[in-house]
Amino acid sequence: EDDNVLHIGGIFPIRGKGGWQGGQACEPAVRLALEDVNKNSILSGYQLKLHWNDSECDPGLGASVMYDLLYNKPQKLMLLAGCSTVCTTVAEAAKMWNLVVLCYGASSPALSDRNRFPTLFRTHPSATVHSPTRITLMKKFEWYRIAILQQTEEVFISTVEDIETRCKQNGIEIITRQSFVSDPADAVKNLRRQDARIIVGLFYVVAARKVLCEMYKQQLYGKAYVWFFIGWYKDNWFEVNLKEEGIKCTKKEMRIAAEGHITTEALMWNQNVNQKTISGQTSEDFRKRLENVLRLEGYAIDRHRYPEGYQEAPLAYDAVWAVALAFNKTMTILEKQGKSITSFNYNNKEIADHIYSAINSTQFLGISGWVAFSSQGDRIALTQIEQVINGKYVKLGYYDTQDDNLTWFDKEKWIGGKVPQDRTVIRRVL
Ligand SMILES: CC1(C)CO[C@@H](CC(=O)O)CN1
Repeated sequence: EDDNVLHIGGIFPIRGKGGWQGGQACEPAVRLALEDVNKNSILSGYQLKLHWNDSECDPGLGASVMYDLLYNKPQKLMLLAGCSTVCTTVAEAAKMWNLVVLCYGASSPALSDRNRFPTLFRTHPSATVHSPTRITLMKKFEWYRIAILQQTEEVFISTVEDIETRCKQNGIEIITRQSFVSDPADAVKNLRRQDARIIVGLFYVVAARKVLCEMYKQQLYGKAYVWFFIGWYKDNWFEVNLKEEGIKCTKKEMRIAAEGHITTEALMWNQNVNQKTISGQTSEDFRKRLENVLRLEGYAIDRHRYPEGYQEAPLAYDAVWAVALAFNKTMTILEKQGKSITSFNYNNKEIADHIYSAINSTQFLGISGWVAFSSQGDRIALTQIEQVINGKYVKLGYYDTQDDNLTWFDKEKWIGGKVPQDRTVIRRVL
């Protein structure tokens, strides 16, 4: 084995359809991080080298990529992976090889389970990171009677369970929970029947367009309603692909239905764009470097044809820095004991435990903001709240779950000129 090189494995979703092909931008971001880590000799004399292959966001293919990486030399010290389904499979198996798995693109709440995934860490926040933000907004506007509309996908099912728990803890009543597989018409009708006014919508973007058109047709929009949508759809999501997806509403109708809705999303780019991060570059510097690399790969960035994973690229970049910092910590500790990290092998639990506890306590300012992990390996992240005002997303504020702090810009606009009520208010005529 070539000395002075620490080898890691990587599994990226590049080709294929279905799921998330975010490896398209995340693998180039990892390349930039390796360049920076090795240039800054973070690993005092050692170089970090990545061996990777494409999972297509398919768990079976991801498993075979993992086996290839493990059964072929050189030996790897840990694994990077993306896509919730692939991370579930890889993280569940990797513990048998005493390997830490760091997921840069996995949002499923199911992954926050130390029993099933004892060596999993994520720089990508869990989808449950939205829940405290939504609850905080409901309390701010005194909405204590809400409804939920969700697509029946695992990530949304476990997210709803988290919302239900938090609603109970905060005295917020969920009057109905409607779900649909692909056609939301009946579910939307049931919302109207139950006089739902404040609705949390959990679905992928193709289903979101169907819901929006149903809302228009059944008039579940406008001044009496507040819809919470997920914030990581593209900004103009409600005006595109209408014909291709058989949406029976015009652009104008979709805009009318979309007006005023609120979104929550985890922040993946450090908002202080001129703040120098641990690598010495700002998130703006990183954006420019990444876009140059992506142009060289043939993506038409200037015509806003970004590859999948562009949004999550900082999470992949920061994952490599987390690994490098953790390895550096581990090497320092082992050297004091006259041992070396290169004596790690898949059966050596002792060194694996050092790597685990090093990453567990790693914290730093990355391109994606402050990077730190919870006891379940989850990314601790800020969320951003936006509202569609005159057809465009406007930033309403940020929320920090750690210290329950809401930064609010007082920019919200209500179609009826006042905060919508969470129920029909019967005026008593005296
Ligand atoms: C915000 C999003 C799009 C959520 O899904 C993640 C992929 C996954 O969880 O499989 C990637 N980032």
